[in-house]
Parts: sequence; structure tokens; C-alpha cells
Amino acid sequence: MTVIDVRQLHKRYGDRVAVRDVSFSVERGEIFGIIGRNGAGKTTTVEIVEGLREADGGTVRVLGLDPADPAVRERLGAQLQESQLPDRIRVGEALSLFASFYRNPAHPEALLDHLGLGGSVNQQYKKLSGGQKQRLSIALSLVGSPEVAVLDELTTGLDPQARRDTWQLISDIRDRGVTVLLVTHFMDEAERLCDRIAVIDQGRTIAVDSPSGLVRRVSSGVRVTFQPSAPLAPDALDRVTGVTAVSVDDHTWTVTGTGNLAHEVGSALAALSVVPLSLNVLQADLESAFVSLVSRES
Ligand SMILES: Nc1ncnc2c1ncn2[C@@H]1O[C@H](COP(=O)(O)OP(=O)(O)OP(=O)(O)O)[C@@H](O)[C@H]1O
Repeated sequence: MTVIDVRQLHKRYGDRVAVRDVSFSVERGEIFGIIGRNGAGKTTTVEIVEGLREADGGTVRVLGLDPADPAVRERLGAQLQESQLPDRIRVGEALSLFASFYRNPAHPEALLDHLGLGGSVNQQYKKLSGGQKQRLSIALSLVGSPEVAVLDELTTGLDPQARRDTWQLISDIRDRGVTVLLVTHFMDEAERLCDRIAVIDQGRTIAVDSPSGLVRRVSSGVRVTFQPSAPLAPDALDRVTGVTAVSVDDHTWTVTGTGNLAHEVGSALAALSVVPLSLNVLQADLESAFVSLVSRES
């Protein structure tokens, strides 16, 4: 079932077009990512999905409804930005306050326990660490027991361990049946968490695919470089399984291809009694795919 459907979205601020033509749909139970350069139109897009901004063109449906429909507020949880809570409010108070806005709120204490904030109920907001503030903002987005959670820049400013903990949290939320729309600048985060990703550039969707699908679109997969310990015939590796291209530059061989390329090349070299020196294996990742996709558009 489609939970969020965005078709040919268009939004301008005065003369500036922020979103030109964005389309994607998110299915129930997915973690769906939106990635793009600064100013690409990501936040504007999700703010329209959240019902905080009005589109100038195109259609947006959340759970089959117009995002401005008050019924959507009950069923969609949006992560608050850090500055939106008063310094002195205590964790428990903030959660109870937000819970009071909803007809069917989650149990605040159970939610805090689940998010690792059980011991911080009486802490003032200003005394929380960056990671705790982030956890609280996620808790507040979930306190209405939403079917959809929209999270923008989830782990910005967190240390590596807190980022990983937050990723685990998001996976848990999904496992409990919540559909997640996630805006992120971090390619490792998108690659690790998202089932599918929309790449937005200059206000347009330029690709929607799984992380591995995006990587496959722009890259031949794996690149192996080495210097042979003894001279090799120029076509020595041409027929090795998975090899798609071979080039030699100043004694350095570069072999590109797919599958278990390093193993196949290693075996072929061993059969020729040649040792690969300075061996380097580069696996294409989402970051290289992203750079390649957006540079095609520039
Ligand atoms: N309230 C506003 N008034 C005028 N222009 C705006 C406003 N909000 C955003 N913009 C402009 O619209 C464009 C898209 O901004 P948006 O914040 O949606 O992009 P983004 O992809 O979320 O960027 P970032 O990754 O930097 O957060 C940018 O050129 C931005 O300067």
C-alpha cells in the first residue's frame, strides 16, 4: 500500500523555484530516504508532505489524504528541530505535553525506556547531550503513535556511536510497523538504513531506487588495481570471469568488473605465477554513485 505519494511537486519562494518537479512514492513499512546537495529542495519537499507548507503545483497524498487534512496530523509524526523546545522543560514534561495533543498517544514512559531515555525523565532539556536531544526529538515525533514518521537530518552533530545507536532505533521503529521518510546528507546512513532512496537535484528527482540499484546504475561495480611481479601479456586477464575492462598505465593494471573480481583476478595471476603487488580493491558505494548521478545533471 502506498503511504506517501508525491507527483510532479512544484514550489517557489517568490521568484526562486525551490522544487521544480519532484515525484516519488513510499510504500507501507519502508524506510525511504531523500538525498541531495545543499539547497536541492529536500526540506521543502518534506515540509509539504508534513502539511507545513503548501505546494504551488503537483499532488501530494499522505495515507490517501491531502497533507493539510487535520486527520493527517494524527497519523504522521515529524521530528522537531533542536531549537523548538524551551531550555527548562523536562524530558517527561515535554513528552506528556506532546502526548496531550493526540487521541491515541503512546505511553510516555514506555517510549522513553525504548529510546534509552528512561533515566532522563526529570532532566531539563538544556542539560541533555546532543545524542539525548536527538533521541527526545525522535520520541516526540513518535508519541502520537503515528503510522508515518518524517525525520530530517537525523544524526547531524552526533558522534559515531550515537549515530549507530540512532540507526538501530530507526530500524526498530520500522520493525514496529511505522513507515519512515528520512532526509539525510550522510551516504553511509542512507546506504545502511534505507530500502529505497530518491535523489533530488536542483529541485528535480533524478533517480529513485534501492541503494544497490543506484550503485549499479552508475558503476561497473568493483575496481582492482595492482602491479604485476612479472611482465604480463596485455590480454592476460581479458577472459577472467567478471572482468569488463582492463587498462595498464605505467606498470599499474586497473581491472574493472563485477562479482568476486579480486578473487578471480588473484586466481588468474596465481596460475601465471605472477604476484599482484600494491593490490587495491575499490568497491563502488552510494557516495560514488551519488557524486556521479548529480555531476551528470550539472
Ligand atoms: N523560506 C524560504 N524562503 C526563500 N527561499 C527558501 C526558503 N526555504 C528554502 N529556500 C530556498 O529553496 C531552495 C531549496 O531549499 P531546501 O531547504 O528545500 O533545500 P535542502 O535540499 O533541504 O537544502 P539543505 O540540504 O541545505 O538543507 C534553496 O535554494 C533555498 O535557499
